Amino acid sequence: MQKTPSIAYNLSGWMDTSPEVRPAVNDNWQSRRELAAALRRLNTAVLTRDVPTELLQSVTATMQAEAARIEANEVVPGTKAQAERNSTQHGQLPDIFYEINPASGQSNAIAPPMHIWQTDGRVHACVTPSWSYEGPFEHLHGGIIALLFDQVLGAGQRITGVAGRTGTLEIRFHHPTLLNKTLHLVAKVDRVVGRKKFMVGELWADDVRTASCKGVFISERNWPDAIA
Ligand SMILES: CCCCCCCC/C=C\CCCCCCCC(=O)SCCNC(=O)CCNC(=O)[C@H](O)C(C)(C)COP(=O)(O)OP(=O)(O)OC[C@H]1O[C@@H](n2cnc3c(N)ncnc32)[C@H](O)[C@@H]1OP(=O)(O)O
Repeated sequence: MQKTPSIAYNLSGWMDTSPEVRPAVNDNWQSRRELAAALRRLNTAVLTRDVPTELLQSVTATMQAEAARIEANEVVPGTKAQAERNSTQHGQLPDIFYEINPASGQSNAIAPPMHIWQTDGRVHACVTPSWSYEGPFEHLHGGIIALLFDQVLGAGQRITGVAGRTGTLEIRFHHPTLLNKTLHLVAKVDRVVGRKKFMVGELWADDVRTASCKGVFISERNWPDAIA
């Protein structure tokens, strides 16, 4: 028996076709973007400043109170629940994916955020990871590189017309990747075999290819509508 999704899983329009970040769909999402940017700034500042203990304690008290003010509102957890609300405030599924994904979500403070767009049968992305993403001294954490590749290759699957979950990611780290520098990623479909989409991608810092990735993405057996 086929699953019957209660929401439209058509993600067309999810991905940009230009290097410009699109405007937020409404004031609520614009405000979420601004709050996420402030949270990123705070996190990076705390990690990179010699802060007196009293100031840390004071800011913690303020932030706990602010978190409680947000938590006092109705709970709508995750992309699926938000899309099912189908409200003007939350927007449609593509808008929600765009805003809250942990790699590229403009409104997710965890996201660096990376910007992704599709053109000429390839997916491109740019991102400027801050000190918050440090792994080895002054360089980007390898797990964050894996996150970026998963998202870019995962987004690139939509070129095939159907999405799927990550089965395998194989990353080769060629050179250390500097922080606080605009990085570029590019990905394309290598081949499609049955439900398997074989994707390839590269991470570039200026003219140095610092990492490359091969990924296998597998679409579900009985999905009624192509999720693309
Ligand atoms: C359809 C839903 C899509 C939702 C998302 C759409 C949103 C798109 C929107 C916006 C873009 C956002 C981009 C997001 C990017 C991030 C994506 C992630 O992070 S996903 C989370 C991490 N991944 C998991 O949690 C998977 C966990 N694993 C599984 O669920 C299964 O193991 C799965 C689906 C990977 C395979 O399960 P089976 O039951 O369908 O596979 P079998 O029928 O056994 O095999 C089919 C073929 O695939 C090969 N295969 C199976 N598993 C493989 C694997 N892990 N790696 C490589 N090949 C595998 C097999 O050998 C077989 O090949 P042969 O047909 O015989 O040639």
